[in-house]
Amino acid sequence: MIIDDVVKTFGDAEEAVTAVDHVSFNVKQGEFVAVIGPSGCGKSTLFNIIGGLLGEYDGNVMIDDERISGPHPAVGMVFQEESTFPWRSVIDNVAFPLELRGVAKSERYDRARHFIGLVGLDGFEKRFPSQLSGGMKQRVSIARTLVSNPRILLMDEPFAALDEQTRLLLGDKITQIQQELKQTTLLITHNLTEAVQLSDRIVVMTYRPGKVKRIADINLQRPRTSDVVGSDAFGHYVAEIWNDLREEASRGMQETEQVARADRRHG
Ligand SMILES: Nc1ncnc2c1ncn2[C@@H]1O[C@H](COP(=O)(O)OP(=O)(O)OP(=O)(O)O)[C@@H](O)[C@H]1O
Repeated sequence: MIIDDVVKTFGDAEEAVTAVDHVSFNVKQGEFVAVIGPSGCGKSTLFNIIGGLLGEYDGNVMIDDERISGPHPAVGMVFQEESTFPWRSVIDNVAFPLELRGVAKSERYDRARHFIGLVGLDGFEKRFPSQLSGGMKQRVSIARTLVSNPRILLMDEPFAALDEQTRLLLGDKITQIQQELKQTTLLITHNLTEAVQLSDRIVVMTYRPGKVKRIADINLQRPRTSDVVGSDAFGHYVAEIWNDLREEASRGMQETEQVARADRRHG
């Protein structure tokens, strides 16, 4: 996947906001890359462009030599909020994309069971989302994306609503699944430890307009588990990336405070 000089501006003339500003990087086959940056740096905009949900942009996002301007069949997406269907059981949630494609019930259930096992929800097939925790519901969403066998997985803050322990453990699951399925993965996050725990490389973005500030290689051994968070090397990477990020996050915070002050002045 190649992201080449991508620019996205919203609005016209004086009102225009450049959300993504000449962003270029690539994600190699089977690689896990995280994009990290402060709130407002254009992460979700970039995610939506790559996922084909925002068709109008400048530059090129290329997958299999094809310029992306709509959803691509090789791409699966996982969103911030879990998006289970409350009226469907776990197995019917996960099998849903296969049902849409007209796959026979026994086959779609077999495939759904495989992915339910992969995300660690064996035994919960007949439960309904209301009977599951937030982390379990997010795992159902992930299994439902994986059931279509996407070669490329895009995830936008998939663990944002979860507590730190669940985050770390789900991170382990994601690492195991990626090792098994070898998808190319792009994770959008503002969580430093999550980015370092999971990635081969991290793209650090600047605050508005969102440019690439740095691309950092994470040379932590694989296979990797959440135990890695206790290592010196892990701490070193987190400190190094925070150093880059701090400047951008502070800029974002200052700008927000200025806007709030101006709003108060104007009543
Ligand atoms: N549809 C839109 N119309 C106008 N401006 C937009 C639109 N979508 C995003 N923006 C602006 O583009 C900038 C980047 O937004 P985006 O949501 O991509 O950032 P982000 O890094 O994902 O932020 P967060 O982490 O808070 O979700 C912001 O200034 C936002 O206000």
